Amino acid sequence: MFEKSTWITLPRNVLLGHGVLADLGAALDDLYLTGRPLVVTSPTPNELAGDRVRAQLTDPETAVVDDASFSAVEEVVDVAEAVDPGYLVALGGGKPIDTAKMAAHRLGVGFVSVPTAASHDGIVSGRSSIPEGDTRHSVAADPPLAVVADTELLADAPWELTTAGCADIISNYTAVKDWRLARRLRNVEYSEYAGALSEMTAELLVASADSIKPGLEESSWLVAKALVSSGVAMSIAGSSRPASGAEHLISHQLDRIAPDKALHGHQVGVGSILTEYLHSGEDGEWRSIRDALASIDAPTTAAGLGIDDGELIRALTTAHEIRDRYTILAGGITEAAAIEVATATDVI
Ligand SMILES: NC(=O)C1=CN([C@@H]2O[C@H](COP(=O)(O)OP(=O)(O)OC[C@H]3O[C@@H](n4cnc5c(N)ncnc54)[C@H](O)[C@@H]3O)[C@@H](O)[C@H]2O)C=CC1
Ligand SMILES: O=C(CO)COP(=O)(O)O
Ligand SMILES: [Zn+2]
Repeated sequence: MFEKSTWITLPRNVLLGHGVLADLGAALDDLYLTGRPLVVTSPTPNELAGDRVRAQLTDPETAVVDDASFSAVEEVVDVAEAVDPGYLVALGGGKPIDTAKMAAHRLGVGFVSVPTAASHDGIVSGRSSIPEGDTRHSVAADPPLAVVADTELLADAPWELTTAGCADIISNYTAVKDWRLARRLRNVEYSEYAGALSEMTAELLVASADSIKPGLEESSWLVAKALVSSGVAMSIAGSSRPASGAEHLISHQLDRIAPDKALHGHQVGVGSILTEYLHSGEDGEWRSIRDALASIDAPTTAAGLGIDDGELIRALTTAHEIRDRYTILAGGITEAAAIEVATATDVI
């Protein structure tokens, strides 16, 4: 008897392009949302775009969070208790969007995603990436009801935020390799559609690398489209597997060992060079990944990330401990092996 089934939740409206922030109100009307809006943001995005967002909302309240954490989610829930919001508006980079995503899930309301940086592919995904102690949760939530990604706003953000978004997409190559490996060795559920979409997204982005240059709004357009596509792959999969493998485990560990030194996207990019080498050795695709990163100005070395070689090696040897996700790192690699891979790829 055939018993397979799937439930895919996707945003209803995706507004992407020049000046679409002005259409936020129309996008909300189209969703028939009721009740007060609660804007969840972090300090810089609030300063940059908070007023333009609030001007299109009826009687908005704002919660400013500094981080993506369970306590930040509680802060939002506390504000929500007084406001009783009908929906949330997530404004900013990956951290406030992840916080709002999880808070919306807790509160049982929808949210709308308004990214101020093309720095990560959580803009559309239905997961929140939240650290807790020695571990890092990929928490199931709902994807946004709508996404309003204004390329004018994204292009005004510091260039390194856009290159971080590119690197988060380039890391899909190794994430999908890890996912396939986990299917072969651990019988992990794998989606051909989500895997293919994730890989294709990375390929299309790399093929456009020549057009991804600072000061060009078209760069934000190309990167934001890829971020949406990668987020859809995660929604199809019902997990972050299409976009998060061992390179992400290394990055999550770096967040603990060397906090706030580099952007998420840049860390996963460097992680991807290392894990591609582990997958396929000297003759594999690690040079292509490194060159793709370099071509869009993303770091390719520990020094480029602003972290010490020792910190990088510690992250590489302990990354497998952070989450129960089978990857090329399996039960861990030795310090000697870590030094060899990092040296062979010129990461240290
Ligand atoms: N849930 C998911 O599927 C995913 C979640 N993530 C998570 O997202 C986070 C990384 O995202 P980021 O955006 O790098 O973090 P972030 O939200 O901390 O933003 C990075 C920095 O950029 C600043 N910023 C944002 N927009 C700006 C603008 N227009 N102008 C000037 N500065 C601006 C912020 O104030 C912050 O200092 C990590 O926590 C990561 O785990 C990343 C990918 C996928
Ligand atoms: O960053 C992600 C995809 O780019 C997802 O993060 P997790 O590794 O926490 O699932
Ligand atoms: Zn990521």
